[in-house]
Amino acid sequence: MVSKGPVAGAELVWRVLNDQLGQMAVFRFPSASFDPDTGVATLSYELDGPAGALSFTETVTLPVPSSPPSEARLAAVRRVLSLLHLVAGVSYYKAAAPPRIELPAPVSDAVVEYVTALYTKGLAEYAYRNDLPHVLSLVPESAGVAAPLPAAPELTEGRPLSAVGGGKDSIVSLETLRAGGFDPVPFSVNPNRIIEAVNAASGVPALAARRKLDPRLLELNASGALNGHIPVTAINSLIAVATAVLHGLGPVVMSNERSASDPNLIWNGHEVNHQWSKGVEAEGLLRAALAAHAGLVDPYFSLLRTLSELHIAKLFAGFTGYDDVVTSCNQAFKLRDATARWCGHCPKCRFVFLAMAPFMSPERLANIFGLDLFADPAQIPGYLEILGIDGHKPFECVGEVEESLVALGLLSRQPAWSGSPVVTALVAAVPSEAWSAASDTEVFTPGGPHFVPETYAKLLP
Ligand SMILES: CC(=O)N[C@H]1[C@@H](OP(=O)(O)OP(=O)(O)OC[C@H]2O[C@@H](n3ccc(=O)[nH]c3=O)[C@H](O)[C@@H]2O)O[C@H](CO)[C@@H](O)[C@@H]1O[C@H](C)C(=O)N[C@@H](C)C(=O)N[C@@H](CCC(=O)O)C(=O)O
Ligand SMILES: Nc1ncnc2c1ncn2[C@@H]1O[C@H](COP(=O)(O)OP(=O)(O)OP(=O)(O)O)[C@@H](O)[C@H]1O
Repeated sequence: MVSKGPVAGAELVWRVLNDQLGQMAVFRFPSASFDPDTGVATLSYELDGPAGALSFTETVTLPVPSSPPSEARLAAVRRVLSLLHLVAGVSYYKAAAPPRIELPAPVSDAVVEYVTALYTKGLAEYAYRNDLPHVLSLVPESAGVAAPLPAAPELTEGRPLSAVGGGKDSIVSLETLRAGGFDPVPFSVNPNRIIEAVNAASGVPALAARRKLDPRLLELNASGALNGHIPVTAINSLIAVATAVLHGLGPVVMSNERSASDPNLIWNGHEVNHQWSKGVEAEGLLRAALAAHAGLVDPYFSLLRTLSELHIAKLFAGFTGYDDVVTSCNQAFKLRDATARWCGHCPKCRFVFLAMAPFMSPERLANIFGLDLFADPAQIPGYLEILGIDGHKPFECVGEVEESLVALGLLSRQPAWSGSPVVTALVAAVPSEAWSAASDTEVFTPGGPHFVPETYAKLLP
């Protein structure tokens, strides 16, 4: 009989080694609670199967507002957190990938649609890398259909909450909101020293929430359980929305660019997009779920949705106060063994360096990165991938091939950059027909579907 209580490391290893996780049949959401006095939301999960269950508990601590929320506002916060409960389950589901997911309570069609997309499209990279095709077709079992709530526009009418990830995108949003007189409140989940440095550079007092994963998950990882990429932006987004509603703030403003909606590849007939929960489809489904489940009106949108990564990099170059702190490298955001800032040898570092270079001097960019990637021929193979010449688009938050080609074209015409070893080699490697497919106009013209409200849309070029 498998214990459900605290499990010693050795027994856990035994379980995994005996493939108990491989026998898991269903993933459940036993309970969720929120204590407004402490701000602590407690979210529980369960993997269950013939060889016994494994339970997990995650805690999310929201910043407590100086004055208590109204009953209506607190009820809305609880509704948002019940949606977060479903969404944050991806971290624990992925340890075993059982064929069934049982939702805990009746929810609206919009919530079922969002959660289904999150566990299939949001986990597509995880499924691809672990060869788990059944994940692409998961159908969460609803416990009945709930009617959508009436709209409550008053719940999202305050100052915008600007999500800060420490990278160039969210800095552009924060500064654009400030310049437009929107008086944004910066917000981060588990802010590390990079995010704290960005907030310090902005000079704007920020709000923060804390997430604590169940340590049992890390033990399972260490013992060889299934693991992989998750749609973490969905989790951060819902924590941000809950914080905004709790504090009487306005919409959550994200900084997800146009290319976040584009897939990396097709597998088993399904799109695999590393950034699915940053894409416009995910944004629309989440907005619809928040409207139906909590009555929220325009609670969440990406201000930069119509812009390319290259356009955002060009806008970032106009803000010089963040050079010593901006960091987009994911290696810097690990819970353990994080790098100080830019690792300098991952697809995101390579792409961001390429995207910023056309709008900065080599000296300024080398100061931001701490090194000149274009002086190192070892970077060439990685750049050939980003330029679409080798392999598929990396599983990282990088722009489209067209954007990279346009950036390289700009550099080839700039004396400050054109003579660098990497730029010279890359220009020579790009097939002549590829250049014609790269349109500067297209890359620098805002476009595509978005959810930016009229009052905010005037902020952008
Ligand atoms: C920072 C990072 O890239 N982490 C990914 C990495 O995790 P690793 O094991 O190297 O270290 P930790 O990040 O410390 O995580 C330890 C384990 O904890 C689990 N976990 C962590 C956070 C969470 O929210 N849920 C979790 O289950 C996980 O099992 C970790 O192993 O590799 C992992 C395995 O592939 C990834 O799961 C970690 O991804 C993090 C959740 C993360 O923060 N990733 C972002 C950098 C990320 O992927 N950003 C995307 C956004 C995509 C989206 O649609 O939201 C992007 O930059 O485009
Ligand atoms: N820890 C976090 N807390 C709250 N929001 C976050 C956090 N990390 C990222 N985000 C937000 O999630 C979205 C995607 O994150 P991402 O890392 O791609 O953006 P970024 O760090 O702002 O910029 P860059 O793309 O240059 O890294 C952005 O809107 C970002 O603001």
